[in-house]
Amino acid sequence: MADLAVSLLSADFSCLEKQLQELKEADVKWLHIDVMDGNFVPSISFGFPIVKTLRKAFSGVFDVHLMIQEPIRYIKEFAESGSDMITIHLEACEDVEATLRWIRECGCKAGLAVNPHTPIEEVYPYLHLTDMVLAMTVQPGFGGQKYIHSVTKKVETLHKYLNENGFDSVLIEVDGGICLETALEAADAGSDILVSGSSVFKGNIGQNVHDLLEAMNHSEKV
Ligand SMILES: O=C(CO)[C@@H](O)[C@H](O)COP(=O)(O)O
Repeated sequence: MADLAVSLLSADFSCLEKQLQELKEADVKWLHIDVMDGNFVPSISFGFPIVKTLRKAFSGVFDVHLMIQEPIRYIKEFAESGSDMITIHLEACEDVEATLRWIRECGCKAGLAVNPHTPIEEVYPYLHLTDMVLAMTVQPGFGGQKYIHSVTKKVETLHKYLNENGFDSVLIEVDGGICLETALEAADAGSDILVSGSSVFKGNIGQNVHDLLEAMNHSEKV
C-alpha cells in the first residue's frame, strides 16, 4: 500500500506550527523537505538550521530531498539536524557511490533521485547502496507543476527490476504533480511513497490528506 509524504514547500510558513499540527492530526507519517541551492535548481529554499528546528515540532520521518550540487559537502550537517532519509540527485554528484556511502555512514537512509528525463537504468549500479529511488515526476525546482506521465513507465520498469533482482526492500518514491487525478496512476505503477505539496496545503489539509490516501488505496498493486 502506498503512503503519502507531504512536501513542506507549499506550506504557509506564517502559520507553520498550526499546519504541522494538522498534518499530525491527519496521521501524516512522512514530511518531505525540499532543499534547493539556486544552482542545481533555480530556486533557493531552506537549509539544515530549518530542518533542525522542524525536528522539535514533528516526530515522523524526515525525508530530506537535496536538490543541491555536490551534496556530499553537506550530508553530515543534514544528518545531525535530524534527517531520516537523505536523497541526493544522480545528476548532481561527481561520485554517486561515495555520496550514498557517506549518507549511510552518517546514520541515515540513502535515497537516489533522478530527473524526469534521466533513464531509470542509470540508478541500477547503485541499488546495493540505496534505500529509496526517487523518480521526479516534474522538473525539480518548483511546486505546483503538472505530473509528467511518461515517468509512470519508468516507475513500472524500476518496480519490475527491483522485484526481479532481489532489491524488493528498496522503496520507490515519486515527486511532483501528485493530486487526486494522478495518485492512482503513480501508485499502480509501483510507487511506495507519493510526495504531494500543493494538493495538500490548498484548502482543508486533513481532508486533502484523507482524499489523497483514499485515491492511492484504490491501487491495484499487490
Ligand atoms: O521537489 C519538488 C519540486 O522540486 C516537489 O517536492 C514539489 O514541491 C511537490 O509539489 P507539488 O507538485 O505537489 O505541488
